[in-house]
Amino acid sequence: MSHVLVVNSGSSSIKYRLLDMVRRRPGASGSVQRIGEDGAELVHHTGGEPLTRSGPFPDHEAGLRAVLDAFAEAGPDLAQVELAAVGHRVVHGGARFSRPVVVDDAVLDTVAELAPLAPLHNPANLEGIRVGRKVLPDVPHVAVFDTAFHQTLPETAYTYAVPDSWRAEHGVRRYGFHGTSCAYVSRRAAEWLDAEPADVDSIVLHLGNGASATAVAGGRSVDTSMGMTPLEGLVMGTRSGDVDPSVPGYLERTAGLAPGDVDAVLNRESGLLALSGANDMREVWRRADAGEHGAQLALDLYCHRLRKYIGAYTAVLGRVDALVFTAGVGENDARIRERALAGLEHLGLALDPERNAAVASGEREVSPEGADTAVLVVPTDEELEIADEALELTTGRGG
Ligand SMILES: Nc1ncnc2c1ncn2[C@@H]1O[C@H](COP(=O)(O)OP(=O)(O)O)[C@@H](O)[C@H]1O
Ligand SMILES: CC(=O)OP(=O)(O)O
Ligand SMILES: [Mg+2]
Repeated sequence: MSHVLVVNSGSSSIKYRLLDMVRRRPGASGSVQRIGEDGAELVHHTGGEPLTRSGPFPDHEAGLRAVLDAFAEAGPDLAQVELAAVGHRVVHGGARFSRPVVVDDAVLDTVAELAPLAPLHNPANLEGIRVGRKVLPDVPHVAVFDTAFHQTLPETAYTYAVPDSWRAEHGVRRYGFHGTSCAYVSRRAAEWLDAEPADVDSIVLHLGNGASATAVAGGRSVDTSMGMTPLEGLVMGTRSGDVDPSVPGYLERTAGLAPGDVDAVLNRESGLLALSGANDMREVWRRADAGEHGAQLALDLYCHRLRKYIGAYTAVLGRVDALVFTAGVGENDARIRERALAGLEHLGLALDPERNAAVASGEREVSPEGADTAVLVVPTDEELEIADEALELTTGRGG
């Protein structure tokens, strides 16, 4: 039982990776993009020339069956690799799940009940699990939750100051997301510092399509910017992050917008997209460099919000051993890192301009030698973390 297949099912894509947990390397990986749309495509990497297949892939089931066909055709042969588990990323696990679980019908029902709290994510995650169990029925399927790592939040960090009935009857509280990534990169940061996770306090900035900041004290999440849903906090690709909670009600009363519409706009048509016309950070930079004011404002706001959360979490932690940048923007965008830390020298935060600007892909330190707070770039690996957790749950053996 040496392999784990990890499935990250999004609204219109399936990303997957088969991991050899003994040699700790990917046996194959790939994605099916634009499921249900024209131009749907599967790309399957095994090390050599990738296998590509064009759709149509009308739904996730067709997509996942095409993935199995790709394994059969280009290898590795799933029948031969002794699959210990299939690990699935599930974004919202509510207060029910503080650890990964083997999926059964009751788990599926709970994930479905939580779907309104992660409307961009849970419905697709659920679909991935349903289809996965159908096409690979003899393997345990494990759900690994983005929220689980944040179940250590203290009551003061997870409570909103709202009536008891909302909290008790409707589960209104902060849950936090990107926990699988945070768990992985904060542990790697401790290793980088040659210390035990229990002895390290860090701030993790996960800057991808969704973006979040998390304060990690001694390996445990103690505050995080995303809230009851993955909408609160930082400015994101299409999500607003923090806005005055009165804005939706105001727009419903004065602009005649329906409640669901406001929510959809804040999730799907806000953030960088609303300000600059693009949600991809590389495109936002292109527009800003061409002199577009909206894109310049988007970048300013993005970095201003980051600086506010860094300041807040420095106050929460008291001492910060490491500030960690991760995910697509955090790992690759030196200019965002520079702007996010500009003016924070008095907090012990500084960058070494050469280290920061160096084009590199692995784990690295971008602060000057001997800085009070080590500023690190740690590429996240949610799939490896999911595989480790799934393997541990199903065989009692970590990777
Ligand atoms: N070289 C780069 N420079 C700046 N931004 C980048 C770079 N590469 C990727 N990104 C940005 O990373 C974001 C996607 O991050 P990623 O972690 O892949 O997201 P997710 O896993 O949430 O889909 C996009 O905004 C993309 O523009
Ligand atoms: C929870 C979340 O925002 O995830 P992602 O960044 O993958 O959208
Ligand atoms: Mg991501």
